[in-house]
Amino acid sequence: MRKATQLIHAGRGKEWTGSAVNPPVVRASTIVFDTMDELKHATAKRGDRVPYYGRRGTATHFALQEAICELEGSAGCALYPCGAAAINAALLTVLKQGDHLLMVDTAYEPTRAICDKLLAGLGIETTYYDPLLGAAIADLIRPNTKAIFLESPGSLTMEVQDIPAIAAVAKAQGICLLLDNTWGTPLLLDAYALGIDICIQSATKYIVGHSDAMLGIATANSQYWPQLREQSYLMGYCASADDAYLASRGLRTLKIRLEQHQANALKVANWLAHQDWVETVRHPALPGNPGHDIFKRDFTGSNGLFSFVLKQGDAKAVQAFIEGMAHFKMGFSWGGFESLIIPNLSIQKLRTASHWPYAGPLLRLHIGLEDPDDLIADLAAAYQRMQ
Ligand SMILES: Cc1ncc(COP(=O)(O)O)c(CNNC(=O)CNC(=O)c2ccccc2[N+](=O)[O-])c1O
Repeated sequence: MRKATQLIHAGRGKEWTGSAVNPPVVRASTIVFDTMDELKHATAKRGDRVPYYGRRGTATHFALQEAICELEGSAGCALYPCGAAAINAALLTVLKQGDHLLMVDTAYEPTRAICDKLLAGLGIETTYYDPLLGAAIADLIRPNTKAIFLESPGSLTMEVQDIPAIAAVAKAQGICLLLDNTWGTPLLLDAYALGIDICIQSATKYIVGHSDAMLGIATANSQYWPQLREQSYLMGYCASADDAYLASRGLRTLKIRLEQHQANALKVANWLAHQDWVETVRHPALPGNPGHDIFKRDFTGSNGLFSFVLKQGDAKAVQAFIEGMAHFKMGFSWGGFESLIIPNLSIQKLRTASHWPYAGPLLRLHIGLEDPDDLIADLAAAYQRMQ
């Protein structure tokens, strides 16, 4: 079955939906049983597609989990209150005191905080590595290295990583490979085909697609799924049925939304690339983006998130650029229908293992579903405000 059809059918079997088209929103803490056999069966299944207790999920959660596994080809899917929770649950699934983690230098800032504060406090050491390292990552591996974490493309500066090259090194040494695939979603990148063991997504972004729910997803292959499931349960992670429902609903339009985000973003990115006040555009689909050839090899498309760097501009100039925009709002997050802009004037401060070559301010854009010509006009007017 092709992805477009899978997105329409996945997680909508009658066992979840009954006679409706969509799975219902089943909100529950207590699940009640009429017979000892029912109770024993549910206990034995421990919430694996059988209602047992709220924390283990209801038909609403099971429908989404089944859909994600079908789309990714993963062995199991755990749900979390947000993407950051999925990241720390996945890391703590494979890391314990005394272990060593290789973390990509371009990881989302709160991921870095999880490493530097949460993991460090548990006696887990992190080494950051250059996102453009491929097989050479082997030089950073220590006897106690248990996990390599990727985020590709980097959600701020868009470097694309060579997953298969790193996977070959990791597999040879029994090291777990984790990927934050929030940008790719199961639609644009086949994580497990490329050698990933545990795949994490902030469903808050494109999966939900409407900026109205917080939800994290982590899946694993058959080797790591039992551990991920147990770790997630022991940490007490669960998600609301309402948010799980919104994610299932988001899946049905994911393909057409991503296609429109892609088309709009490429038009805006190509326009920016021709402005003399732009130093560079960081968009994986643009030639010259770090890892662009890998993007063409591994991804089936792009979306609305990319960044660009101004040739010049201090904090005051950036403020003039951003304040007064008609369509772009400042906001932490991305993946909804709306266009967003967020500045960062100190990228190098976020890097400890790679060099950021630009002095000008970076502006990350999420290109929404507005008419791209309106968005271009908004950016052109913003530049005029800087003069
Ligand atoms: C690649 C990737 N992976 C995981 C998450 C976390 O997902 P969640 O927001 O559902 O927890 C995200 C969330 N993305 N959010 C943003 O990019 C918005 N910026 C932030 O969240 C941010 C950035 C720097 C410092 C602090 C924050 N913050 O708002 O916590 C992500 O981009």
